[in-house]
Amino acid sequence: MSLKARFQNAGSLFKQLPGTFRLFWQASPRGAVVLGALTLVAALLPAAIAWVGKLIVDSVVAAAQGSVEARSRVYGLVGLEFGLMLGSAVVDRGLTLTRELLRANLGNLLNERILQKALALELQHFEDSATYDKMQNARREANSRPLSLVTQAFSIVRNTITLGTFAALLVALSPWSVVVLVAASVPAFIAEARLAMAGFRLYSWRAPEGRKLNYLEWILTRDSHVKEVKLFGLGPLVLGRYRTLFQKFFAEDRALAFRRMAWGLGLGVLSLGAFYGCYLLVAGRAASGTITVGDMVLYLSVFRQGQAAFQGILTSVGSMYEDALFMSNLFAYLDIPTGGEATRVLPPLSPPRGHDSAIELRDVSFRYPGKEAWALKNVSLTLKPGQKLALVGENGAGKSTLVKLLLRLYEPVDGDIFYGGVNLKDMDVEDLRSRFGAVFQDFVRYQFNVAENIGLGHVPALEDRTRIEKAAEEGGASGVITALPQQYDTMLGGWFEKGQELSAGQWQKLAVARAFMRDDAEVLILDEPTASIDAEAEHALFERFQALAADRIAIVISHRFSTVRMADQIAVLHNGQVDELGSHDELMAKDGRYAHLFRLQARGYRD
Ligand SMILES: Nc1ncnc2c1ncn2[C@@H]1O[C@H](COP(=O)(O)OP(=O)(O)OP(=O)(O)O)[C@@H](O)[C@H]1O
Repeated sequence: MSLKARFQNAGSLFKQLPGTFRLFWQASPRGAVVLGALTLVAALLPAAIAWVGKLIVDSVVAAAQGSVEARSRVYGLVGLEFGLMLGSAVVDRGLTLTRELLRANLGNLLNERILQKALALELQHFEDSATYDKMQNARREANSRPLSLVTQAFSIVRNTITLGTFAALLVALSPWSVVVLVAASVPAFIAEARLAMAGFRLYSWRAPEGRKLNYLEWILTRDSHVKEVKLFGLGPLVLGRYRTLFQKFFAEDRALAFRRMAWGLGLGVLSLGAFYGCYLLVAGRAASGTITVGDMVLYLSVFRQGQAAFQGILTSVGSMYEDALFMSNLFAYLDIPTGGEATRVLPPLSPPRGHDSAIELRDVSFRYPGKEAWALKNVSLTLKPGQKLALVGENGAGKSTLVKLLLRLYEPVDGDIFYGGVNLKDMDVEDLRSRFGAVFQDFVRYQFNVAENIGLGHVPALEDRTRIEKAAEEGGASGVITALPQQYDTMLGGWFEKGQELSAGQWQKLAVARAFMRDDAEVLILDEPTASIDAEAEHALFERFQALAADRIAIVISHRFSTVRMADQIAVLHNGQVDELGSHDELMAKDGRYAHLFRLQARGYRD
């Protein structure tokens, strides 16, 4: 991005205000009204207090000169000022309380929107790093940034009103001093706004490097990384990179802080000079009796507080840049279009359930969004009801991609997939997915108890212990479970207290059992389900699998040929294309890629 574009980008960030205020209003209309009303009162009080202060001084001077009436007025006025100060303290507390309550409301509303959006996103969004970053950033600061933006905006309004009332008081006293003081403040305002913008640009420029810093920190503090960090001695290297980045950040921050200091000092001297010039004028007029001593005191207090209000506005402008950057990221995330899973026809078509349905891929090609290379190219395959298909091929051949297309986690770029004669695009995705049972290569280790780890495969049966035990039996997990201290009630994983850690193979057995929870599934998909399971367990699993999946379609991805050979049909994928297709015997007879790979592995076992 060019400098100019960045500048415009930063300027346009203030466009986030209306959207933020809308959210704020939705979070709590009553809170918004209370905050607005309290802000208005808080904005008007300082001028009233300063004015009463002036009246007190004038009355004291008059009383000292012998006026009895003035003496009694002094008491009344001091009482009034006390009342106003009390009011001011109450309003300030009220503002803090309202903000605290709004923080909870607004944070909650936003977190829920962020999570709802996450549910609506498709797999491609999660696999796209830019979108993923947006979501993580949105989550990280949802509790603080929006409220801060609103608070700063209110604070600018409050300080501007206060300044306006002060100016009105001063105009009556000396119109020229108002002009001089405003003129002396303008350079400070411009300089601060520019420096805040520079700070903001620095912040947004280095956002990617900031993420790198977080990542380095993450490597050194995660349980999942500690073995490699220790074995490869990565500590000094990672820490060194962390330090270098940090020092770069620090150098930039320091330079900006010095610039801020120099400008602040220079312009501060200018406005101080203007102030004392006007002070001289006002003091001279008070000495000559043109204005009262109370007027002079009013001038002093209004000006000092006016400076604080002005400084408050500058600070708010600075932090609003950062808050608005966050909001633009949040709105961009919430606006990601997610219509990809909608059906083409209404009502969606649905092949009869509980019926064996054939699956057909017709000339399917696919490449990942933003990628040049084809992950699948002109793939045609037919799976008859009850058939077992094994997908084999080297890493990156396209096996998992094919499964993603079947589950409509992605759409083919060319060609079509049919389920029971219906184009997948015309089916409701939830209907489609509910017909599949699957164990993915990167299955999830839920940090819940054993029963839940299995029951999650079919949420309506989460409490059905008999069905869970049956699934555990079918998935080959019951042996593992019996050995656990509280069997099905054992908490798993290392995240929470009393969690029991399992071996990779034991976790995998639970994942298989989870897939078996869907006993009405019409298709079973096992994406390398045996990678961590020992040979004996694998054999047992497949025998059970053959029996259980007898009348269903099953798709198995495996690198173990002892497993693969059991399938009715084997598809050898190579560079996204079906290189060979047939039964084990047919492919062995063909003596091509499959036969070569099979013999290679068999020799490995024999040696
Ligand atoms: N999310 C993704 N975004 C972009 N490209 C991807 C993505 N996932 C996979 N690919 C690419 O698509 C191709 C096919 O990958 P796929 O995961 O289907 O291979 P696979 O046959 O399952 O491999 P493995 O045996 O290693 O699991 C690879 O070239 C890979 O780099």
